[in-house]
Amino acid sequence: MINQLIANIKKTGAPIVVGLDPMLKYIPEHIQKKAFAEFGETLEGAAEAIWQFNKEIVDKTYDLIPAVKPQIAMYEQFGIPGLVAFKKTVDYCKAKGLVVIGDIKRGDIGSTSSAYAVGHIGKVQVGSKTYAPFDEDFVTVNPYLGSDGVNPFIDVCKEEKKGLFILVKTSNPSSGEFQDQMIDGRPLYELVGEKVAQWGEDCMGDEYSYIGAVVGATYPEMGKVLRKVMPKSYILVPGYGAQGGKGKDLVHFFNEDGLGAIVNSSRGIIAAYKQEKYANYGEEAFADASRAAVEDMVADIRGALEAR
Ligand SMILES: O=C(O)c1cc(=O)[nH]c(=O)n1[C@@H]1O[C@H](COP(=O)(O)O)[C@@H](O)[C@H]1O
Repeated sequence: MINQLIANIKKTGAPIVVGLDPMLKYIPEHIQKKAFAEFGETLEGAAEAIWQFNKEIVDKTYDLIPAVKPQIAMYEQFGIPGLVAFKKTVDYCKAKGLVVIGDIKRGDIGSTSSAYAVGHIGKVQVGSKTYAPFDEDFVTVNPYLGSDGVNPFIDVCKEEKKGLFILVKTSNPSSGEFQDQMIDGRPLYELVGEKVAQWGEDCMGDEYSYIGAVVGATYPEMGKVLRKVMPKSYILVPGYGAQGGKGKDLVHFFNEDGLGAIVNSSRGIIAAYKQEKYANYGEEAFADASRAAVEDMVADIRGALEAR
């Protein structure tokens, strides 16, 4: 899957991911009204609204982008109907040729991690039959339970040719509370980065490992160090746009080959129509505003890379 991700990035020239994090407050009135007319103000109604919203954004952007990252919490909050909308979104995006990064941030003791891995990127056995329940291409993993929490995900990746993005340094304001703690003179996130590089060594695709890392756009200096610590790991970089990250902050997340990083924006793309900059599109044309926001994001990042 890392090979397909890189092929998609090269084809589109866009090292970005659109984060499909559909909260109801971002969904235009006309979509909500239609869904509620059919299903009532129910969990099913909410799930229908987020599915229709996603579908329109994907239809308007898929030719410009290599990948999407649905954040499962935004679906799970609507219970079982929400999870059905998550799965429909995964399948739809894959059918459009997009790589799907399931943002599930799992990680637990070995047997439980194994079940998460099987459910999201692997196959589950039911009697004589096997099923791929969610079937994303990559998932995000929290490594802070240690190797026995991560290894089951790596095992499934090896079997299924899928991939991981492991949290190393997260974008949120209090990420330093634990992640920046010094251990023998080095910050914890750097030690975790080193471990990601080790895990990735025997999981190589053609150019990069399929064991990647997550490093927030909001910490560019740390990104610069981590790029060197994990030279063969792809870095998923969230925090662009709504959290303040800009193209010029991100150049050091990339290797000299122009590869090695993929930048996520969720609210900045899917709720672009709510920003003053794209207000002229109006609510009805929200997905056209998303397309314009994708074009602007790609131009911003490419411009910064070309200027370095
Ligand atoms: O793993 C992630 O994707 C992630 C890691 C991190 O450090 N920070 C972070 O914001 N994210 C996710 O990236 C998305 C960011 O959304 P926006 O701030 O709306 O672009 C959300 O889905 C977060 O859960």
